[in-house]
Amino acid sequence: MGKAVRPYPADYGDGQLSAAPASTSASPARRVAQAVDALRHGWPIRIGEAPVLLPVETALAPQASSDRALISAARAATLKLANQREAASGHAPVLIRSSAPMGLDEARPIADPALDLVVPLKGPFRAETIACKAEAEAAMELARLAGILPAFLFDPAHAGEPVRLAASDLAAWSDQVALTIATRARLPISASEEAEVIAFRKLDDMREHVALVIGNPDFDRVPLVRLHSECLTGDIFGSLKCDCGPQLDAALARMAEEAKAGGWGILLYLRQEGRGIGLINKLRAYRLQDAGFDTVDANARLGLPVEARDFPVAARMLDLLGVNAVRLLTNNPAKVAALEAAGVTVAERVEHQLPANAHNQRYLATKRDRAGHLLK
Ligand SMILES: Nc1nc2c(ncn2[C@@H]2O[C@H](COP(=O)(O)OP(=O)(O)OP(=O)(O)O)[C@@H](O)[C@H]2O)c(=O)[nH]1
Ligand SMILES: [Zn+2]
Repeated sequence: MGKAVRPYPADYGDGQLSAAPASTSASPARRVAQAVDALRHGWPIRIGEAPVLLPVETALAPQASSDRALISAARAATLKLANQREAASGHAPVLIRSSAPMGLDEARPIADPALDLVVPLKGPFRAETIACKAEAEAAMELARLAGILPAFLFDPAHAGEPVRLAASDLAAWSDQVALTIATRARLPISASEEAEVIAFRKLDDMREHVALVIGNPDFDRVPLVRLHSECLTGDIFGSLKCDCGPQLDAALARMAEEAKAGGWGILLYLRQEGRGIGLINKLRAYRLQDAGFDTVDANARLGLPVEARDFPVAARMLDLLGVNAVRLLTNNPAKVAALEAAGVTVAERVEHQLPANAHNQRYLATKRDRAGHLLK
């Protein structure tokens, strides 16, 4: 299996951002890590030479105000802003201008659909052309990575000192080459006593992905593999709203059977809750589902992608485990395609459908009808 290699050069942290003050010089990946951290804390960011952006959900800046906000096309559409047809998707950025300066308290109902009923009247606003499109798109992606609502006060007064980065830094941060095996240990589990847990780490990303290897690795046999995306509600609490918990248990049970028959299995536990929008935004989506939206529309209405998972990270984990071909347990053809695009041979798709219940029937039907999952 792959060995851990330190991916960073000795001068890690010394990369230059043109025109940035010396105190903010850092490698691109480190700048993204700092920006995600800033948004989570409610601090402003500045991407390239674009104006400062203050995250509406988390900022604690009572004096901050601006007459402009950067929001998602989906939120702009709910504000009845006309020329949003040009926006390719609900999470594309839209710059809106109000007739009067807004503080954070006024901006929050614009950002959060949960406040739509409490504060029905907002505006008037008009949409403006965004001069810094790449930077605005990077800001929406950073908000998703930080797990916050994608909305910013644009160029606000009294925002404080921003964390600086470049839009192009995101590509370096997403590069999975920097992922390494941090440690591994034997872990007997109820499904199989022959299990080993392997933890992965990337310095600029706090999410620690994990692999469970069940049975004895035999590199002459293609392992049964499951890419399981974190679902706190389903995995831990036994939520009936999705099929994650039963799928996790069934995957481990099938791998244990394989192991008994001389084969082996690998479960990748990927820390991409809510298909990559984070726990809090997933729970916001659940609130919208209670109001009648399905799983696809609820994400879209929040201005977040319906699917934002990082499958190259799974390919990199398999690579570090010395595996380049898998028998993949999934009903999701997009997962097969994403893994193959990342260089892994999917020798077989093994169906992984579990019985529905009264609470997840609609969710599963939506996955089948709108997300192309192969479900009966
Ligand atoms: N945003 C959002 N995420 C959800 C919802 N329900 C489950 N999830 C997340 O979806 C992920 C599981 O993905 P699914 O789409 O159910 O299944 P899949 O892994 O793509 O497909 P299979 O391999 O066939 O199971 C987990 O990260 C869950 O947290 C929801 O209603 N909204
Ligand atoms: Zn789930």
